[in-house]
Amino acid sequence: MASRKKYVGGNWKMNLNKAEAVALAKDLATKVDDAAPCEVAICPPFVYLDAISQALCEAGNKTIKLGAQDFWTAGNGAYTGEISLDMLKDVGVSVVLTGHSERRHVIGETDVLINEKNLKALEAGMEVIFCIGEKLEQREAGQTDAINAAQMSYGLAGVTAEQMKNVVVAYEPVWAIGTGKTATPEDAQKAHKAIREHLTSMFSKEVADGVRIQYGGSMKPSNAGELMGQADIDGGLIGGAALKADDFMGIINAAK
Ligand SMILES: O=C[C@H](O)COP(=O)(O)O
Repeated sequence: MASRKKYVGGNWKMNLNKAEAVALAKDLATKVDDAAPCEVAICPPFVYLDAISQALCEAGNKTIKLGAQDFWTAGNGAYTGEISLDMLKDVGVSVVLTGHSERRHVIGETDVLINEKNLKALEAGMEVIFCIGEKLEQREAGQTDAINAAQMSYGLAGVTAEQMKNVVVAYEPVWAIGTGKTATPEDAQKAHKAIREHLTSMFSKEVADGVRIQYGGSMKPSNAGELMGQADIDGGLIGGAALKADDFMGIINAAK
């Protein structure tokens, strides 16, 4: 079996004020060191990225990658309200989230736009954490694997095998996000295994075996170890529990 370094990401969503966000980043920078058992990224709100980038630098951070929760696909220009990949790079961002269920189902992003975002971000040399996952009614209808497969087929269309080295897939069952309900480790593993099989059919076994597949949805220190202990669960994408340094560190430390 391929050996994949585990990867824990913190998606801060639209939370915290500036002082809280910078303090959390500084706190994490002192706690996450080169000996961290996994790769780590944090994705703060846009308006705090620059300050957090500076704070991480001042704290001597070498381990935590800075991520953005979204971006626009065009180069700089007349796109009122949007943020370009160049702007993100300029403030030290090297990771972007795409396809998050809140952007799919609350903001209304389509598979076509998500595919464009994946292609543009990869062309720009960003690492992409590409989120997929089924809604509750789809799960109850037995469609989990088909929904995940469709979201991958659309979202990763045109992505090359070489570019897949910069893609992390985050499986986030929508019904588990922010609800306190977590997929059982067995159910999550089943979905992750099917995701890897679909990646094999889209690319190759070699490519699929190298892709980290994070689980997201109410992951916390108390369930992280068992979830990440499954063969195809290579880390987590964390929402609520990423907002407190101790909880986030508990998850990082469970990624052995
Ligand atoms: O991006 C993170 C996920 O949506 C998980 O959020 P959560 O840990 O609050 O359930």
